Amino acid sequence: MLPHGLPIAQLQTVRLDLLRECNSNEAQRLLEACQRDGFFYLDIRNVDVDFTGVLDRMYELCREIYSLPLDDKLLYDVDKLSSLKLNGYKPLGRNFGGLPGKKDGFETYTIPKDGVMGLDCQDAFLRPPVVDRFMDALQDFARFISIATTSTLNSLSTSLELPQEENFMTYHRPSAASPDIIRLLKYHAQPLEERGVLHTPHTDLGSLTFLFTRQPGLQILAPDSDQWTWVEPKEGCAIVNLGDGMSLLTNGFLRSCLHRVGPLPDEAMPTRYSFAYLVRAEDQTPMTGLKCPLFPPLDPGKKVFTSGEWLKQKFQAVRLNTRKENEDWILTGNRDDLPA
Ligand SMILES: O=C(O)CCC(=O)C(=O)O
Ligand SMILES: [Fe+2]
Repeated sequence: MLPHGLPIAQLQTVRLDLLRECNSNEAQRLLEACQRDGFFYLDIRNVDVDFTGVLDRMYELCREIYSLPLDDKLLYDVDKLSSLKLNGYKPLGRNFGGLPGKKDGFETYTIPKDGVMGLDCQDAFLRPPVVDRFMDALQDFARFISIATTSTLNSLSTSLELPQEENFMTYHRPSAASPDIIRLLKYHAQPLEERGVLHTPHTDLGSLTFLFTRQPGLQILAPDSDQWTWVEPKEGCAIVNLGDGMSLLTNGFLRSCLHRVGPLPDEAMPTRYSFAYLVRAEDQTPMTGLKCPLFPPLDPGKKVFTSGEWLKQKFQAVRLNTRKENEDWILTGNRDDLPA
């Protein structure tokens, strides 16, 4: 529980079971959350698949991976294994962040969906033996998120009356190869006197992020707000946010939302684990507004990137050593007036 007196993000809770039944009130609340906040809780209880055991296994996997010796993890360095950073380990401090030296304060381990699900001949992806021991859980996790993604994107496509032949699902087909990833995170503890934001404020680059954590620390800056608010973890719910992908596919009608992770006021940052499934559009998707009279027109001079190109750009801006000055808009989706 977050301590009393902190500003808490007032997010909608959307029920997955009702979305799957095409309940119109639930669909409407989802649409509003995506237009206003770019963040919502997805209540994943009451669906016919029991998901709690899978989440417990995923938390176990996080702990086991991060307890490997550093040299073992570095054998799978993400910057060496894959140009799109779809597989492998990022050590502490390699990204731009809010700690001394402009460094980040977290490790990540990324696992590719195509590898886990055996798509695009990726099943032999390089990985430490511990990943194999959890392969069943990873597959169940990916399958469950695919159900949640399909329900969410179908519901939004219907609410926005997108044409059947080109809606959000056209570019997020459940059994197609895609740059989706599962990302395990470990934030490192900091002493009270060295408080700082471990994670630079950013919007996610893909379409939807399904985040799981049992510990506080996540803050959001809602699109029309100038105050950071804290996101309270809720048992039985995924914290879902829209990335730049959904904003680009709707010319900004749906919002991606800035977020970051840091210590609670007056407290030292504890070790914190989270994991997320990042849904991204298939590589060749043109990242521009789909056909919908509600979406604002696109500035005709604006270059349209494919999803693959967009991923590459954002990664360069994240890394401390490839980041160029004045590239913060890529991280923050154009907001440069960030409050402390
Ligand atoms: O750990 C968290 O709460 C947030 C993680 C996050 O923002 C990300 O992985 O993009
Ligand atoms: Fe994020």
